[in-house]
Amino acid sequence: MDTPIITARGLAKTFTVARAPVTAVAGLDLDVAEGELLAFLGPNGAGKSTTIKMLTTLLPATSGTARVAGHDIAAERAAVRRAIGYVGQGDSAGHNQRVRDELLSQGAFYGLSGKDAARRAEELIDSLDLTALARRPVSGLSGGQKRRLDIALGLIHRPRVLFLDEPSTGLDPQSRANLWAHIQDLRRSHGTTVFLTTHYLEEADQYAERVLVMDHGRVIADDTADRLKADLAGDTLTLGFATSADADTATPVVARLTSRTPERLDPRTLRCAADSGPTLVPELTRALDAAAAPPQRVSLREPTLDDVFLALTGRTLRETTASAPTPTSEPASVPTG
Ligand SMILES: Nc1ncnc2c1ncn2[C@@H]1O[C@H](COP(=O)(O)OP(=O)(O)OP(=O)(O)O)[C@@H](O)[C@H]1O
Repeated sequence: MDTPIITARGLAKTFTVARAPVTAVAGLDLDVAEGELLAFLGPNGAGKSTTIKMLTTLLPATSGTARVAGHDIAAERAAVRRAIGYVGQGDSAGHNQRVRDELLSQGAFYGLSGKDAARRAEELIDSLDLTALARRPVSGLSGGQKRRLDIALGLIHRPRVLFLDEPSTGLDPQSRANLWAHIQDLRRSHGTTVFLTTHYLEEADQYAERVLVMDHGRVIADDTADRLKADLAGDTLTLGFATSADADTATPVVARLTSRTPERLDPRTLRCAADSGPTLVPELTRALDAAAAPPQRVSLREPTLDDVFLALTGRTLRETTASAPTPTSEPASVPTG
């Protein structure tokens, strides 16, 4: 990798809650290449927001170091802030200014000329669907509308690195699509690096070049979505039979060819994980025909990032975000890098 735009070594944060230490981030080593879009996934409380807050200089690290766009996050906070855009989870836009004026003020804050700020504000108003709201006071916007404005504010100065902490939460599908079109455009035209946390796994799958999974303050997987899915989840094979006797006959055949014990979904249906599903299916069908237990139905489902998450943490991301996590188990040990 050329000189990374973000590097972190042993970056850690411990909070003290009721005099007891709470380790939010337990020593992060990270290199992010310029222009990369990296998705940071993990259950509630995994340490994602704390990592972003340290990298954006909003929170001091307890130990470790990091550089963003060539600047040290502790010694050169102002330079880091000029190089980055940050859109946090809360509504940062809460002033009494009108939407367009809020964007112009933010542009001025980042040193844009009046003309450049106005042009940029119009672009963002248009692409984030804020046109009808441009003259409205910020204080009267709905949660989703404020979210779109927050994102526009984070983008006004065309930052080299954009940190987005759950940017699409609260947006309707149309605004999500607009937001992603804008982010992709920004990357194409300016090579912007994007560091994203999201609970929408489809977004990570579709847009991220690299996926990091964090749990209990540690990175437990770091790879492309495709490789994580191939290495950790595999395909799911479901076979339907005419009779339960056929399913009985088929069970050892399926076990032999997949090297796994199939699960009995109902008396006539077997399901199991399968590596290289597309090559396995013809071979399995021939073997089942030869055993006089031909399947009536064969389906192969490709893995999703949620399957990866389940393999890594023992929970689906939907389960972990539905309620606060109870850290009962040690994180799975998966090599990262
Ligand atoms: N200001 C704080 N004071 C005390 N503890 C904190 C503070 N901020 C975060 N924590 C704790 O640090 C841990 C990591 O929290 P963090 O917000 O970074 O997780 P997260 O992965 O971003 O979760 P979410 O998906 O819910 O946003 C949690 O146990 C949280 O309770």
